[in-house]
This record gives sequence, structure tokens and C-alpha cells, in this order.
Amino acid sequence: MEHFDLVVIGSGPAGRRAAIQAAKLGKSVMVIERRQRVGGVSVHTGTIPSKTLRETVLNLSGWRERGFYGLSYRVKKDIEGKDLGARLNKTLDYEVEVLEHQFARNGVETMSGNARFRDDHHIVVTDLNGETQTISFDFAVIAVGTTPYRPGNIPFDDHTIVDSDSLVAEPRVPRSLTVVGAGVIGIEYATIFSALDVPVTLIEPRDTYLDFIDREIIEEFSHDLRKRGMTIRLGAKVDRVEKDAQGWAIAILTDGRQIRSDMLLYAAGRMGATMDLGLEACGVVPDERGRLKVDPATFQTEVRNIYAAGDVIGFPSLASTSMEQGRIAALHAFGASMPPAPEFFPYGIYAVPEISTVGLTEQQVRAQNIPYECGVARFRETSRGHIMGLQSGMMKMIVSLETRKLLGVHIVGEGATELIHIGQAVLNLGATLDYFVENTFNYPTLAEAYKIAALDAWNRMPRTKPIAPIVEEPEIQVTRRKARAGQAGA
Ligand SMILES: Cc1cc2nc3c(=O)[nH]c(=O)nc-3n(C[C@H](O)[C@H](O)[C@H](O)COP(=O)(O)OP(=O)(O)OC[C@H]3O[C@@H](n4cnc5c(N)ncnc54)[C@H](O)[C@@H]3O)c2cc1C
Ligand SMILES: NC(=O)c1ccc[n+]([C@@H]2O[C@H](COP(=O)([O-])OP(=O)(O)OC[C@H]3O[C@@H](n4cnc5c(N)ncnc54)[C@H](O)[C@@H]3O)[C@@H](O)[C@H]2O)c1
Repeated sequence: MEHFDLVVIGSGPAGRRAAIQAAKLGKSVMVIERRQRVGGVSVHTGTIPSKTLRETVLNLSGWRERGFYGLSYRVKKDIEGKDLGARLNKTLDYEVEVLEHQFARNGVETMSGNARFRDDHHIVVTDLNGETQTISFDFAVIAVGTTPYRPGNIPFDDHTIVDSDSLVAEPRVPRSLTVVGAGVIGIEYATIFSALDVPVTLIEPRDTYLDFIDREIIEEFSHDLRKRGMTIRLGAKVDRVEKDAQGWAIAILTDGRQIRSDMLLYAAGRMGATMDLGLEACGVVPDERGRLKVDPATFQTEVRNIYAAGDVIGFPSLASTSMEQGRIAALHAFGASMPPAPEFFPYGIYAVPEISTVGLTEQQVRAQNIPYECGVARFRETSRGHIMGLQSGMMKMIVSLETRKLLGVHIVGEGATELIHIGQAVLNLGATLDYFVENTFNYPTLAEAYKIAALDAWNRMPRTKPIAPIVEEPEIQVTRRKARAGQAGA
């Protein structure tokens, strides 16, 4: 029987980082993955496919150029499923190749098959042919992720009635689309297909959606979606879904209304993929949604040599945070020092338009009774925005009135998921709004929105910090400065 210092179940972001971190510490590592290829949900059905589809749609539809050339502008006239699929396959192949190479050069071994615990130090792996092999371990990281929630009253056929896995398995461009569930997945796909001019109806049982995002940003976002013809039905519950004689999907709401479409995407949450793990044999107990409880500092489960990381432990369920969790789990298992977790992490929603956020929302700041001021910048106020033909997009900055420290940054619009990292750095370094006011930004850039938003807040804030006094410069300094400007050719 083969023995490993660490066995990792699942090769998604959490498993991959746990494995490579342990290998860097000189440990023997085995990664077990039940899919044919490594990469996890992130590479095969989740993050990378959805972001690749988005990029393909924006490129082929000419979306980013429509501000200049009009709504009817297209780069490719008839966009079909095969156009979406071609780029998807290339990107995924490349991702897998890079990951396999990373494992190989770090000496991480991989095994294809379904992992099941025999006890808290042994795992049985069953491959596609049904053959089994038992391996033993000192430590294990459960990084099995999640699978889409598929309730019995939804007749999935993976062509007309799909979940987020089957949507990307064989992508097609439907004539119309109903999306059930306005979570991150539902919102991303609804807006991606809407950018292709597919009529989209979004159904959400609650009266609000994406509640963790600042409400002003959601108002701006919803306005954008409605303006381009998307139907958003909040407070609408789906009773059941059927297919009619012509093969259309019919969503029947509890109030009797019916919505007919060429495709229905059911995106009402996900379940921890722990069902086949044989957890009862090792003493780890999942909750009713298949998720595991861990110590948030170490990622240990109640069985101390077994860790869990990634989506299987629940919120925030991001590839970005999963990677860090996996790495911290491996560091802790082998007694290596762990970095303290930064206070704030960014959230990026790759809808069309993008939303990204870091820190506190205005609603959270109010709930905590923190005196605050907001600053807002509209992308159309920036020269870069004019050059790009942007007609929407905004940044909202929240600042403490007492300390002048940045409390949160919220962005909707082009480039939001990249821009947010400037705010993240300032926030996690505990800096104040003065950073944006006093520093020079490249021009023309969208990042200039930070300066505009900061000045907007600054103009309305009490002047606790004196404006730098104007000092008469001695003659010699002026001369030296002029000389330098001359050398630079100014
Ligand atoms: C449509 C969609 C879009 C997303 N977009 C983003 C995004 O833009 N940004 C972002 O940060 N996050 C995004 N996410 C979330 C992101 O994909 C997840 O947070 C991330 O994949 C979680 O990683 P993980 O390591 O927990 O495992 P996963 O990536 O879920 O992988 C787990 C792996 O474990 C394997 N496995 C399960 N059970 C067993 C077993 N018994 N034996 C062996 N192997 C097993 C599975 O086959 C799978 O390959 C998205 C998710 C979805 C579904
Ligand atoms: N850009 C990103 O970072 C990104 C993108 C996609 C997914 N993800 C991650 O994947 C996870 C799963 O996303 P998700 O959107 O599937 O789940 P979710 O739990 O975030 O959202 C599900 C939505 O469906 C609604 N819903 C619940 N039950 C319903 C029902 N019976 N009928 C209709 N609607 C119902 C919920 O109210 C909610 O709005 C998220 O936690 C997210 O972190 C991240």
C-alpha cells in the first residue's frame, strides 16, 4: 500500500494550491480527481468556461464598440454555439496543460478515480473500470467542491432545461432564455446571453438580489439591464417546469403565470459534493447541503488530520479564496508559518457589465453606526471612458468621517474586476482617502475614477487635515527644476 504525507481529494483551486504548497515543503503528495482531467469545477464547468464564454460573446458581438458604432454593430453577424465552443475548448486545454505541468515539476502525483474514506488514515480510490486501490495518509485535504442543485420537480434534459454544467458542455445560443435564480451564476449567464441580443427573463423568488452588494450599485446595474430589454421578475416563485409539445421550456410560477423560452437555466444554488466520500467512515459530518464545518483559521475539520477547503466549506465559494484556503491548510498541517489573513478580499461578478466590490457597503456602514461620507465617479466623466465610448459605469467610495480611512469601494462597469485591486490595497493597508487625493494617476485611465470619487467625498468632508501650506521656493530650487524639465524635453 502506498503512503503519502498528504492526500488531496479534488484538483480545483483549493486542492491544487494545497498540493503544490505541501510539495514545496518537501512532502509526498497525491491528488485524487474523479474527472478525466485535472482542474476541478473551476476549469471545466465554472469560472474559466463562464469567463471564456463572456469574453467570446463580448468580442464577437462587438459589445465594447457599440457606444461608438451603435446598437446594431456586430463583429460577426450570426454567432452560433460552435463559435462559443471553439474558444472554450482551446482555453480549457491550455489551463489543464499548465496545471499538469505544475503538478509534474513539483513532484505532485495524481490519480484518476473516485475517492472514498475507509477510515481517518486510508482512502479507497475506484477508477473508471471499477478497479480499486487503497492508499494511506498522514493528512488529507477534502477539496471536492460543489455540484449544481437539481431538485426533482425540474425535468433537466441538459439541452433545453439546463444547469450551469450542461450549459457549457455543449454551448448553444438559444432564441430566448429563462434564468431561474438571480445569484451570481444566474446573473452572469443572463447578462452574457442578453449581450448577444437573446431575450432573457430572470426569475428570483426573493424581492432583492445579490444582497451582499451595495444597493446603489445594484440599482445602477438593474437600470442598465432593463434599459437593454432584460426582464427581471423579483418575488416570483417557480412552482414547476415543463416542456411543451414544441419542445419549449415552460416555467410555471406559483401565481399561475407562465414563461416560455427556448432554453431554461436553473441556477438556484449548489450542494457540497460530499455524498460519495464515505465521510461516516472517517468521522467528518456534513450539513444538510453537503458542506463541511472547519476551524476558519486552520481549515481543520473536527477530525484534526483531515482538512477541508474551497467551496465545500461554503461562503465565499470563490476560486480566489479557495486557493488561499488550500494553501493555508497545507501550511498548517506541516507546521509551517501561516500568513495572517487580510481583512478584506474582493468579490468580482463577471456580468455584463462587471460588478466588483471590496470592504463595507453603505448598508453595513450604517448598521455599524460609523459616520461616513461617499464619493462617486461616473466612468463617462473620465477621458478614458470617452475614448472607449462608455456610457455607463460608476465607482462609489465610502470613507470614515472620523479617521478618513477608506471603508469600501464598489464598482459597476467595464474593468471593475481589475480596478478593484487598487481599492483593496488601500483598504487592507489601512490608508485614508488622502492617498487618492495626493497621488498622481496615469491619464487617461479608468483608474482616474478613484481620484474623482475621492475628491467628490473630500469636497464634502470636514477639513480635519490642513491643505499643504504654500511655501515660497528659494530661487535656486526653481532654477534646478526648470533645468530638469528642460532635460526631459518638456
Ligand atoms: C458557473 C460558475 C462560475 C464561477 N465563476 C467564478 C469566478 O468568476 N470567480 C471566482 O473566483 N469563482 C467563480 N466560481 C466559483 C469557483 O469555480 C469555485 O469557487 C472553485 O471552483 C472552488 O474550488 P474548489 O477547489 O473548492 O473545487 P472545485 O473547483 O469545485 O473542484 C472540485 C473537484 O473535486 C472533484 N471531486 C469531487 N468529489 C470527488 C471524489 N469523491 N473523488 C475525487 N474527486 C472528487 C470534482 O470532480 C472536481 O473536479 C464560479 C463557479 C461557477 C459554477
Ligand atoms: N464571479 C464569481 O465570483 C462567481 C460566479 C459564479 C459563481 N460563483 C460562486 O458560485 C456559488 C454558487 O452560485 P449560485 O448563483 O448558484 O448560487 P447562490 O446561492 O449564490 O444563488 C442562488 C440564487 O437562486 C435563488 N433561489 C434559491 N432557491 C430558489 C428556487 N427554488 N427557485 C428559484 N430561485 C431560487 C436564491 O435566492 C439566489 O438568489 C456562489 O456562492 C458564488 O460565490 C462565483
